[in-house]
Amino acid sequence: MGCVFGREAASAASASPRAKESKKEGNLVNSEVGGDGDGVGGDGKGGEVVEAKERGGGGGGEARNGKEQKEEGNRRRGERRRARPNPRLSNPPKNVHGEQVAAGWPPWLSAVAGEAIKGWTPRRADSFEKIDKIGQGTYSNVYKARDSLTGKIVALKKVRFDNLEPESVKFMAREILILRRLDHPNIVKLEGLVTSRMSCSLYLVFEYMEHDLAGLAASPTIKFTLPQVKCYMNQLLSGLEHCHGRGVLHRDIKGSNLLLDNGGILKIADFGLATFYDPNHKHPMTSRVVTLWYRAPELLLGATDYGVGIDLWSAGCIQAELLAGKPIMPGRTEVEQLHKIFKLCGSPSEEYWKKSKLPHATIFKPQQPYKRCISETFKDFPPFSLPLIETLLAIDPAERQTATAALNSEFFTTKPFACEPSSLPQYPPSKEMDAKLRDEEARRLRAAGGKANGAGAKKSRPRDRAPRGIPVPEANAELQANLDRRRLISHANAKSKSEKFPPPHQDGALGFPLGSSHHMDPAFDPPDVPFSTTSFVYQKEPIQTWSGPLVDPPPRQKKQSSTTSKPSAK
Ligand SMILES: Nc1ncnc2c1ncn2[C@@H]1O[C@H](COP(=O)(O)OP(=O)(O)OP(=O)(O)O)[C@@H](O)[C@H]1O
Repeated sequence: MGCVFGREAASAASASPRAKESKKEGNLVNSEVGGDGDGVGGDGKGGEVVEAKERGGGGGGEARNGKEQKEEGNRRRGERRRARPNPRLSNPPKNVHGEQVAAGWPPWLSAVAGEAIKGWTPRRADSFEKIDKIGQGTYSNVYKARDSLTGKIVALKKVRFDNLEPESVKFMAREILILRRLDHPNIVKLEGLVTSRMSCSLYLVFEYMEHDLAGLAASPTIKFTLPQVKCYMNQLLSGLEHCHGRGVLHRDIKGSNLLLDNGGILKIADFGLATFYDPNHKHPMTSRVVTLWYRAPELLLGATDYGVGIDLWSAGCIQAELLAGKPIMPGRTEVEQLHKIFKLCGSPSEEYWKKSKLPHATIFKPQQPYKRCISETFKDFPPFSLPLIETLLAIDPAERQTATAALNSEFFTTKPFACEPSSLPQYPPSKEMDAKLRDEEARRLRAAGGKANGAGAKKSRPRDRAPRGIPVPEANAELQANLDRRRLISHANAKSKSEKFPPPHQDGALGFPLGSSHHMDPAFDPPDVPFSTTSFVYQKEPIQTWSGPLVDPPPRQKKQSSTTSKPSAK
């Protein structure tokens, strides 16, 4: 995989054969940013890293993390001291750093993420014309833009940094490295990077995708057919098969990270939480990953030696969600999430409690075991969907199958078969963000109507409040980590004004702390919504989103740039 822009960096790195690089990447397994030997400017002895740390007042590996991850960071730092750093995983030597800067990379990026940018040349911001803001992540804003050189429409993901704090740069570097390792039709392709020597910001350039699965699923007018569900699941599992085969765990599979183009092609996106792993050389990883509704039980129970099963659990949640018409386990806290899992999938067997030795087992083990009731709950699901859901939602990850086995299951080999992606209907652009905006607007209108009509206004029942596809903010993966990162993010990007980048985004508050209580009360039984109905309250009126120039747009677009933004925290 290379840079589509065709210009290889005039660095020594570019001279290295790609095979050599892949071999090197093969050594990046088990990396967590801030961990040992992550190859993302980790703990190599390169002077650049030291220099960057001194400059940025560098935090430790736990800068992004909450207390739990801090402890993990301490543990791993201890291990790091024992382990001899692998020189092949260090940042490029000083001469390569110099060459990368000469090729147009900013020094702060080359210093910390030399490996991630190796062999590439940055694109200039003024070679893109920003069209619209299309998405907002925890640490990024995503824009639709036109590549002025090719005319192609692309998605620009602007990563927010705090004063170029090395830890947050390393996060982004890991995402880039992983994206460069992957090359599959069902995985979003990183086409290049936009920055410049004097810039303090970085944009990741992706092929543009019109929809995401959460947005489509939340649309009141869209009802998926069985061949369509099979088609999406087939593509999701094929993408996961590729990731897992390349030693990558995604760790945040959910509808809003499954992008769809107008040809019905599904691509896994957002590798911000992904990590390299090697099942033969297990290494502790953080359990604070995956958005709550899609988080596997072993993660909620504190596992740090998990594997591909965590992505397959999320895939099982998505399969059931697509067939049920709404999320199947929308927990609000970790405790509630685990309780929902136990109620549906049964609590772990005695044998599993014993063998797994999960850190939170003692506090979360229910006094009375819960019986598994997937088949009863989803009795109306089409034939052969249940056996696959049963295995993907196995409590014991060892019983969860691989993506390859799932692809060979009867769900896919029996009629009606998955349809061809190209035969799928063409939908108007829909993103999770659009659904959120529709939801917000609907709420605003209801509130306005309520005021106007006084007590006569109809109150929506909780069940009417769009139960699907839109994870509550506090359900976001690595919430504490993301909050920490947000705190780290200042307005350093303002320095890039000369490049006419959009103004730094005003971040809203993200939500509430996760799982303040870790005690599972067996008497606590949160109200569940039956799986038979789907009700949405989204308004269909188009809602204007913020639009402004990345470079000065032609006059017809200047009009749009006066509209105001309506951010929605993810
Ligand atoms: N290639 C793309 N084409 C179109 N839209 C995209 C593309 N990539 C991302 N988006 C939109 O932007 C949103 C945010 O992107 P992404 O999930 O990568 O950001 P993030 O900051 O990593 O988010 P998170 O908070 O989930 O970690 C997505 O949900 C999607 O709607």
